[in-house]
Amino acid sequence: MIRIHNHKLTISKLKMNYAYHTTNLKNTSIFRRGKYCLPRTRPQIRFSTQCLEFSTIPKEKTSSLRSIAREKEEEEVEKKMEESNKEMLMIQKWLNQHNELYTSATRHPFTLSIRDGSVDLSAFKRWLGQDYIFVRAFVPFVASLLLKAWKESDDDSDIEVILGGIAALNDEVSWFKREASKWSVSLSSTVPQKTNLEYCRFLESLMSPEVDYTVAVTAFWAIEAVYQESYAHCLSDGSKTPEELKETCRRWGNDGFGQYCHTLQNIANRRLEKSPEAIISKAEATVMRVLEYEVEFWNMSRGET
Ligand SMILES: Cc1ncc(CN)c(N)n1
Repeated sequence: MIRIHNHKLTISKLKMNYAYHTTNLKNTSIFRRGKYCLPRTRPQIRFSTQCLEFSTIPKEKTSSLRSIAREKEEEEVEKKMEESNKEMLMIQKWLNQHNELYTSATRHPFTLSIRDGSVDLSAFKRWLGQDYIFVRAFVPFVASLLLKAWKESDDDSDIEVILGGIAALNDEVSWFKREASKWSVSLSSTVPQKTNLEYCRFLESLMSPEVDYTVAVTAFWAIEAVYQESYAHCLSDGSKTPEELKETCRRWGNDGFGQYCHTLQNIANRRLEKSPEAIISKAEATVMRVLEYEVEFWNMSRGET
């Protein structure tokens, strides 16, 4: 005996009913499965207390039913993704949405060539000279961010984090000078290239008091995060980074710098969560622009622009 929705049925009763309806079953998939097999999924069996009735669906209809089921399944997956998206923090959401651009910046052929040891040393020297110029323009940007944090932040600890960033940049400037002398790169005679000038001009635009603290701190996170991800990758398992370039990679790829970037990301996410849609959109567009500039900066280092 089988029990379907509390209706007790004997197998023989089902067989009888089935046999009775076989003439109407010729065009259905159940017919092909054998005379006495019980219907599985395709035929619908309606049971009522009064009568027991097989209702079959013509074969051509099963495929449209299948596509309806598939659509429903897809809708449910989409709904679940939307729900988990709502829980996801803003930056993670953007990184998922713009993964291709983010990967172009953090897995660029320039840093990949450092990782696999094939790097052209003249490209590395070009990068060194140009990045020194960039970092000098980066300092006033971070100083302007400190001012914004002091005026606008809802959390006092932001100021300490940014101040720590400025202190690290002070070390970085000294490091560039030492490294440049090690590689015989003359910093005083290095001329900023067009791409670098444009990126520095972009930084300058972000220093304006018109630019919201949330937008600026999110840009700051993105700028630091690209270097952290790129150089950490040059040190991760399987890398063949030449010994003489490892110190450069450690400068941004070390765990402490990773933790610092994570803190910046938390600040940015906290601010974004409380921001109106207009600010969120501006911050997103700014991050995309930063990623594009970072890609162009690596391209320039390879001598492509
Ligand atoms: C171009 C660029 N982007 C980011 C960083 C990391 N401060 C840097 N030094 N230079």
